[in-house]
Amino acid sequence: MIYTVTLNPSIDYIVEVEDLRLGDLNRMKRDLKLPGGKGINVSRVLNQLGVQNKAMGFLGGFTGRYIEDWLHEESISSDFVFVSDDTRINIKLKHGEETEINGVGPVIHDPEANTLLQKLAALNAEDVLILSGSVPPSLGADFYDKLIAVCKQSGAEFVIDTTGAALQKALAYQPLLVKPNHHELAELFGVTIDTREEIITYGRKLLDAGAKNVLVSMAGEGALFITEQGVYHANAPSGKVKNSVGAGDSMIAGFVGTLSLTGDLLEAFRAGVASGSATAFSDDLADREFIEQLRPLIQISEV
Ligand SMILES: Nc1ncnc2c1ncn2[C@@H]1O[C@H](COP(=O)(O)OP(=O)(O)O)[C@@H](O)[C@H]1O
Ligand SMILES: O=P(O)(O)OC[C@H]1O[C@](O)(COP(=O)(O)O)[C@@H](O)[C@@H]1O
Repeated sequence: MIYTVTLNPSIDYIVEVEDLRLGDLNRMKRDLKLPGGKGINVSRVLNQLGVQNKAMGFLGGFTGRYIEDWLHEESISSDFVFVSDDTRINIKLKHGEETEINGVGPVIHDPEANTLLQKLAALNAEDVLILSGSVPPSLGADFYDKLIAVCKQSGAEFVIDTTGAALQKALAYQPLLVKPNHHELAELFGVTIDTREEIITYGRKLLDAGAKNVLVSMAGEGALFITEQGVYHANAPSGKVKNSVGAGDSMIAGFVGTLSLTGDLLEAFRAGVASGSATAFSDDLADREFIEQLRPLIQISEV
């Protein structure tokens, strides 16, 4: 079974304005509220792909209930710890460009944090745990270390999609997959990255540090897949970008879901890119039909 953990879910409030004027009254052209947070997005796309999974993490208040109801409507199994503070609302402003303002997240108290750790102690070696997104500051910067320790004890595999020191520290525990985008990869090493060769050089360092598979996503430029077996590039199909929020999460869902169904790394890579692009070309996350439509358009070549 695949479990996703979202420590800091959100309602993504997507707001479109014609022309943003700071310091002035702006009227919305369109707005949309979606459940968000990286693991929740992964769960929703896994569900589209017909891959059974359970969404876990922390939810709170009216915003938390909104997300739980949405998942229930989509028949996604969930087991969140409820906290007293409200789940955050992240603003995704579309004004020709995409500007994001993400909230800090609720305060999580120690007993609530321990409840999540206890729930995860029931994992077993057949399971995959997907750890995604930022950590609410009240949990402490080492909370992913605690989750990874519980996961390792159970023999389950884990995937981690986060940034900075938390990602760096996780590598030694041999995650099944890490998926930085090329900006996050550069930030991790404190460098600027301009070429595909440089992405491969730094991506390999993640492999050397312990990751079993490394996906580096490059938005409209597709992605690089760096693994012991070789280095591969996949194109992103062309299309009209509607809302790229969640494209990276969709890629993780496509990859992990397809790997769990087929055991084939390159098919997993192809499905990951198709799922990411299908989300970028949709208002909400990708649906199954669109992912299947894009899948044959993804060409993979060995670099
Ligand atoms: N503009 C785009 N055109 C086509 N595909 C896209 C676009 N933006 C994202 N994607 C797809 O989604 C994947 C992940 O997107 P990316 O923006 O790199 O991740 P993240 O959301 O983590 O920053 C890309 O590898 C690509 O397949
Ligand atoms: O936990 P963080 O880093 O604040 O990110 C949360 C945000 O990331 C998202 O999951 C989207 O992530 P991606 O675009 O990287 O796939 C949003 O739904 C959410 O608002």
